[in-house]
Amino acid sequence: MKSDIEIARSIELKKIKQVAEGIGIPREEVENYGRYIAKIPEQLIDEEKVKKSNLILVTAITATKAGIGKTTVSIGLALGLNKIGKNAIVALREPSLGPCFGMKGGAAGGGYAQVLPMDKINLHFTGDFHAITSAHNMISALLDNYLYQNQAKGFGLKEILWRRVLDVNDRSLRSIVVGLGPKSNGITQESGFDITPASEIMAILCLSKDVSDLRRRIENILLGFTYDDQPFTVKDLGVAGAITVLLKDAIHPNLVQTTEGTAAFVHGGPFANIAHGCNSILATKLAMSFGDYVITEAGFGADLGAEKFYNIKCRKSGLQPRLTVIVATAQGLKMHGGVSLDRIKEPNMEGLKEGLRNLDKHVRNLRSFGQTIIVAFNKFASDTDEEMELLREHCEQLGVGFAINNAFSEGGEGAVDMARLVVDTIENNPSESLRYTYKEEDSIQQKIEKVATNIYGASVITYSSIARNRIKLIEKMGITHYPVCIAKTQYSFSADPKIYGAVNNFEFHIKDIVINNGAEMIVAIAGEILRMPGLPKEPQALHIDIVDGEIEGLS
Ligand SMILES: Nc1ncnc2c1ncn2[C@@H]1O[C@H](COP(=O)(O)OP(=O)(O)O)[C@@H](O)[C@H]1O
Ligand SMILES: O=COP(=O)(O)O
Ligand SMILES: [Mg+2]
Repeated sequence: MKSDIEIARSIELKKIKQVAEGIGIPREEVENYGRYIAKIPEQLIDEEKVKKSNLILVTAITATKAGIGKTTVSIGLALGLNKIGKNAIVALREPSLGPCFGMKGGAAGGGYAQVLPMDKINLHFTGDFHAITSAHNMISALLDNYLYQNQAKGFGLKEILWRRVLDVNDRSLRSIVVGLGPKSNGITQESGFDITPASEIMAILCLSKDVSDLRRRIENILLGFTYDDQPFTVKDLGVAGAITVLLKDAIHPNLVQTTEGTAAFVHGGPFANIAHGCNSILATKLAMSFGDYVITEAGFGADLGAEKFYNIKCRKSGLQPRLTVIVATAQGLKMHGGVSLDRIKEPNMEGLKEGLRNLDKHVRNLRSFGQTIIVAFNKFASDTDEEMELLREHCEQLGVGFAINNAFSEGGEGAVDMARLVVDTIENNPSESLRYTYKEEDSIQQKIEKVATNIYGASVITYSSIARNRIKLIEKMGITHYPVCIAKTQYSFSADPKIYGAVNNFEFHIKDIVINNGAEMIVAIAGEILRMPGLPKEPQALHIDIVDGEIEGLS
């Protein structure tokens, strides 16, 4: 089979204005970024149409290092729905250069279910990540300058909470010292970098309702505390307007196309292990203003992306998914059934059966949100009919829908059965109104504990002294009504990335708390999760090249 980029290059693209017109967006509203990419103004959102549109969340069983295929299945489902005559639009997150050149590769789907032009989308796209990185680090520079210029007046911060970001996996930047050398180099202090998908600016862009909401949130970003324990914010720096200017184009959602020329909105890119893992509310609502069916995905497994999609994104936007699709693969289930990673491509019915516990736990969790569920079996070439039949029978016993997704190798044709099941299920048995895991008025500990016990299966929640002190500051700031965003490994229900399967009754330790006062959410750091990933032994970068002017190796 051809590589992702060979398939992408073999497809003749429609001009993006044609794609826009095809879903009812007037040509004059389309702001071209080249022939095949555009930004669409969020002012075109029509809340009445949003209410009528069918929103479908695509999530997955607990992740494998290669990914389960959520983005690919999301695109495939959109292709399948269009194939059966429905007006379906997919709404995805933007890829990060970190994993693209690191472990996982790109995030534009795969095979015959991709968003295109995949090279531009995976690389610099419309510059949103660069704008977010610049906005974040401009705040860092303006804060350091403010402290440097006012130190003579005796002003300083007891604690600086604001770090820097870069859209690169680089363990060497996690903990650094700035201001080394002569005094003119600024105040010497510790700092560090997180990866751009973990930036609070990213979360703000994805949760903002419009530019004025964006500016308001930027103003509220908490940078640190003064010596008399007062919060020090971007508003105190007086630069919220300047930072908003840096983001004035990035706030507009991006429109591209799929491998079959249908519309796709790709906007915002928080990871779901270290951030809230959902594409922007604006892009989702734009898609829902022009599509009768909108398929969106939330990162990693349902314990991460889906939980945050419901408890944060939907709660804050009023969105109500009509259906949740959970993607499973034979390889992923065998991994969770204890089969060693080098053997998960081989037939192993016992291992598959054992791994069903992971799927069952996610299904139970999704039902706790009131979701109607379809299991999408993302078919890989190495899968056997016997494995598929076992999963089909198991889903019948669970009382959930089952469909095979073959869009990776067949495009929309390979997702027609799944599309028909989705349409039928939404018509006859749509999800109930969302039931959230916790109430806004719960305390921060109650929120963390409800997610950790009800979704992850923890029995004991412990907190470091730093985390306890941060919670006290949150209570003092009067922001305990914010939702929680738990940063946790994507490889396990627990905080231990080595415990696959469906572990229960474990201790769940909160090491730190990050107050996102602009994004209006509380990030609880569990276990040893790092918000600046490192590069693997064999980074994808080793396989990426340019030969005779053509990019190779992007996946
Ligand atoms: N059915 C499939 N067969 C082969 N490769 C696949 C299949 N589905 C996904 N992939 C590949 O697996 C990787 C992860 O897919 P992706 O959709 O990004 O997963 P996720 O969104 O869950 O991380 C991509 O390189 C993609 O091309
Ligand atoms: O945040 C993670 O997203 P994927 O699961 O799509 O890689
Ligand atoms: Mg994905």
